[in-house]
Amino acid sequence: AQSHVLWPEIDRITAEQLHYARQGVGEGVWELFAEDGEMRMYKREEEVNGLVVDPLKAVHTVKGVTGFEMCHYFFSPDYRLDWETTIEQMKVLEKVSDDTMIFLQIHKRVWPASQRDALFWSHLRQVPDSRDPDAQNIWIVCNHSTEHHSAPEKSNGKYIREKSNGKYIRVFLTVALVCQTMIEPPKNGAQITRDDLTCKITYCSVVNPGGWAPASVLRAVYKREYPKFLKKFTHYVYDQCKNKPIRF
Ligand SMILES: O=S(=O)(CCO)c1ccc(-c2ccc(C3CCCC3)c([C@@H]3C[C@@H]3c3ccccn3)c2)cc1
Repeated sequence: AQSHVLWPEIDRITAEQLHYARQGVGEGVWELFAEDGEMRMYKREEEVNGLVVDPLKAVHTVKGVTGFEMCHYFFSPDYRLDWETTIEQMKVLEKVSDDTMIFLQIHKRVWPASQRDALFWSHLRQVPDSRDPDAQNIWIVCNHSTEHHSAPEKSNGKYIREKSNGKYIRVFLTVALVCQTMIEPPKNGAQITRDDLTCKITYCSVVNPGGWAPASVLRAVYKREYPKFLKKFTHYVYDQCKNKPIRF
């Protein structure tokens, strides 16, 4: 992927998102708005040009899967429709490399807002941990909005296009899923099993709705959809992996 025109941006945004994901939620600005077992979801209330863009940060711990497995199922287009219940269509516009793709997703309409689509590059990468050089166990998937010749977003200068080629308001998003595998080595030197694995997840998301929608509606959608999404996704990955050999 190093040769692709997007590579410098992919490299920069992925590094930025890794740093951002590692920042704690301790500093007062984050508001805890949902808890479910080990999952904690935080948000900041922010508006850009009167549009709600509330940044989200979720932390979660899932036993029995590795960070690679969690990121693999999040990145791969083959499984997305199994766990993403809010998209109507998904298309890979370009396969940049084995670890980088460009997606176009049409999201289900959220009444009374107009229907949205999302066009973004998605990049999967293993991250050497600067603090712990032999921790080869951190993986990240970063999704970030981009342009693409086969899905022009502009017509008459706005972000609205005619229904014929999909009249959707285009959201602008930056998302990062950072997963670290923790291994509790079995006492008796036995082989590692899934019972010895824990995956520590940090999910960060900023979605700009791209066009006006009532703040109250968007905040209700965010509050409802994010916990549902992360819970469904993590349970899906656990179920997909539980009877398969471990992949680090
Ligand atoms: O993590 S991902 O990369 C996984 C790949 O799909 C991703 C997650 C979420 C979105 C997303 C796109 C549109 C919208 C809204 C904006 C106005 C009307 C629709 C939302 C709002 C936040 C709420 C939401 C949260 C989670 C899931 C779906 N809905 C989210 C896109 C990508």
